[in-house]
Amino acid sequence: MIKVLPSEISGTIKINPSKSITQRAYAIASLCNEKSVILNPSNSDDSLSSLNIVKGMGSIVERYENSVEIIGLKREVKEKFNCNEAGLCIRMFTPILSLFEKEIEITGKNSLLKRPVGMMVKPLERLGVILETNNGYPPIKIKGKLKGGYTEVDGSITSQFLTGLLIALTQVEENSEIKVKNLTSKPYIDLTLDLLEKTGVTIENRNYETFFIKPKKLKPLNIKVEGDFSSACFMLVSGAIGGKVRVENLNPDSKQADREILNILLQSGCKIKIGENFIETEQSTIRNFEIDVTNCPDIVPSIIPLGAKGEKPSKIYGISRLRFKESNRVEGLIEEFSKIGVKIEADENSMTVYPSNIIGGKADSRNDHRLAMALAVCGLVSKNGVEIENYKCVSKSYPNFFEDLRKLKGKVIIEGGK
Ligand SMILES: O=C(O)C1=C[C@@H](OP(=O)(O)O)[C@@H](O)[C@H](O)C1
Ligand SMILES: C=C(OP(=O)(O)O)C(=O)O
Repeated sequence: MIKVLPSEISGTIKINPSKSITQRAYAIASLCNEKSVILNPSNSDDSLSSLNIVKGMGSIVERYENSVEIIGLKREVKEKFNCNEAGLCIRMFTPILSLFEKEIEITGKNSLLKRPVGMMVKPLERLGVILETNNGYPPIKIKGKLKGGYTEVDGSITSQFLTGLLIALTQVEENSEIKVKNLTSKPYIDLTLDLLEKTGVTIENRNYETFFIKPKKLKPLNIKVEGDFSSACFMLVSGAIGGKVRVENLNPDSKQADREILNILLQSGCKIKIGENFIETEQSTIRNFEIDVTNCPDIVPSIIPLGAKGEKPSKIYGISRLRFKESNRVEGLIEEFSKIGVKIEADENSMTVYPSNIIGGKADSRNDHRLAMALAVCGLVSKNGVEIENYKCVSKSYPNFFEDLRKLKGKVIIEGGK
């Protein structure tokens, strides 16, 4: 158990690197037989899970203090892979592992075993791959080998499979065309296309509805991973409601989906300063906001404390998919945040966050990293502090979250610890 006490926060932190960019970089590097160098990679659990898959595919991987080097040799591929709890990892690597002519099992643990993967079956079947799932959930048995051609993808639950398919189809012999219906989380596809572009691959994207891919030998990837906007959201909101915070290592022009936080903060009337490599927020009177999160679902837990401190109710649209993340985030946000005095209501696809008196108390993260971090931010501006059960899950995306909170003078007490 950890407790976050009411605190006036101030200071500067360097935000941790993006796990979305890191995992894509590892996947792409694993398909290139020259040395790729990835600087400032994320050390989150999810990123490490993806690196493990790459090792299992036979790539040579060298880890240094602040970089990872990968030579993707595709020598001996293992038969069993485990993605732990990383959704991107299982949905991105399934099409990539289909490139091998071998029977492979890919699975995960805990929450990942309850996350849908059935949307990959039909589109891969059209491209010569047989997938067997556990009624639409992991484990997945893959019988390759992937070939190019025409296929159709349903993007209404996740964009992550499309990311993997786009990457994998650069490594077959034939040209490919993918028709995509109802694509959600579109900026994440831009991240994929951007990274592929850096290896010399240009994929034609017609309005996120049709993608044309031509096979190509990839050039090695040499990148420095950007700071993570999804992590930064929690700290920027903390500054806006509870003190003054500067978050460094952020690219204000980033293509990351959760850069949307800037619009939400501006809409809410927050004081924001944007520099070349940092963003700063300062305690402000919060109005309210209205936002559609179809393309940036991860932002939702981080903006709950902002809505709760608003003068009027805030509205969040496009939330239906939050039910398929590490926890059912719709249910978790309503039930756990009500325990500390935050009132939230939801219907099938929208949510209202009411101005609330955040008294504090005890709540459970349900092992969802973003719920744990949002509860912590509420603790800072609560009357009595917030005790968070199952707080260690923050390592899924932001392993040093509580250390950073302390650096910002947040009062954090670990039960039985320091
Ligand atoms: O591609 C990615 O890096 C991600 C895409 C999003 O998933 P969906 O496409 O399932 O919305 C997001 O929620 C996830 O945390 C990371
Ligand atoms: C949903 C998330 O990640 P993933 O889907 O990769 O598990 C997340 O980080 O909030």
